[in-house]
Amino acid sequence: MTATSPTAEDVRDRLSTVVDPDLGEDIVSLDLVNAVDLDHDEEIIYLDLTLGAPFSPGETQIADDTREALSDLPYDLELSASVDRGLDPEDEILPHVQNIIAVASGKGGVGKSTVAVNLAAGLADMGARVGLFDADVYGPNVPRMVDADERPSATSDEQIIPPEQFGMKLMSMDFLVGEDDPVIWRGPMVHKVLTQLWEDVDWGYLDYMVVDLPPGTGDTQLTMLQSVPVSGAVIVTTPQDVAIDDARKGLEMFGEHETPVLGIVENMSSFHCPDCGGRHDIFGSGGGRELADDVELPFLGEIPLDPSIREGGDDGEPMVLGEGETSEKLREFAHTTADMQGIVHRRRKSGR
Ligand SMILES: Nc1ncnc2c1ncn2[C@@H]1O[C@H](COP(=O)(O)OP(=O)(O)OP(=O)(O)O)[C@@H](O)[C@H]1O
Repeated sequence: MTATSPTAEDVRDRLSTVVDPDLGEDIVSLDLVNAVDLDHDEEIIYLDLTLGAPFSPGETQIADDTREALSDLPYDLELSASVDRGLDPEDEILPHVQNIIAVASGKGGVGKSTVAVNLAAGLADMGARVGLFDADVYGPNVPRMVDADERPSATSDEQIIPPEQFGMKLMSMDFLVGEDDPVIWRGPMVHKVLTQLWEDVDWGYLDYMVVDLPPGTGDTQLTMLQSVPVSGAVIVTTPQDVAIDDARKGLEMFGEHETPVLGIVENMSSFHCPDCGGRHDIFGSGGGRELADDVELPFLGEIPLDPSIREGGDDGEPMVLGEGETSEKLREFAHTTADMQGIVHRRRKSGR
């Protein structure tokens, strides 16, 4: 250490100029600085921040601003991120999965699987390591939506290796039972199979696991909420009143299990007619945003009713990866959702 070597105090002073773009205060006041260590021999600053949503725009900005704020110091920066999830590592089923985002709807057919697939593909496209778990035991359709014809394989120690598509690791009940085999599931069976799928699949390290839940508030949802630490739920609705009412019930279920809800997304918002160029609100409009306002939750976006979404779903290319307005809306939704997951973690740490 020399007279010009920086101190931890110098680092903290500079960090107090870095403002969290979502919480609106600096990261030191928000208590997001977990540790500052200086290695004077190697001239490295080791800095650990409470950032938990990799590749989210908000956290990427915080990391960039942090690098900028420390750039006048003569040491290199080693930046790491960690979130205390309040869980004992021994008790965790999925210790290497950072975020588990459950996509839920109160009502069937509102486009929950479509939203789950596009969210997962959108996060993977941002650069994140992603798993997509189709827990819709009653109607698993994710493999078709992402054109997965490869099946899982098994290792010698009986771990299941999930196939990958569009940079996502996939698991679905459909791989195990086949889309055409009708399976009658009773509650305990659902519990057993789902628990096994969590534990026996070799997911590796994941930034996000997106789970497509079956519609409603039944056994699968309960099993999920009881057995894995869901870090955030996304509620899908259409603008119709009945769908909105059912979305409320879904919200209540998450509330009872103290699961953070990241927000509400409205699917099939309006139809942009390719022939007449007009906009038609087939299922009404604005219901999702009104619900979000009413229950004081973030609104995650509006996804238009667009025939190419169904075609994409049928051909296996998630629309979020394409060009055009609907693809852009889906990307915005994926960004906003990732941001909300980060905000949930940072709020918990900062108490804001
Ligand atoms: N925004 C949209 N525009 C056009 N078609 C859509 C849109 N969203 C979903 N769809 C289509 O509607 C159908 C139902 O969607 P999806 O399977 O995602 O719904 P779900 O809520 O998961 O259904 P389930 O209750 O069966 O699980 C699919 O054919 C899908 O391609």
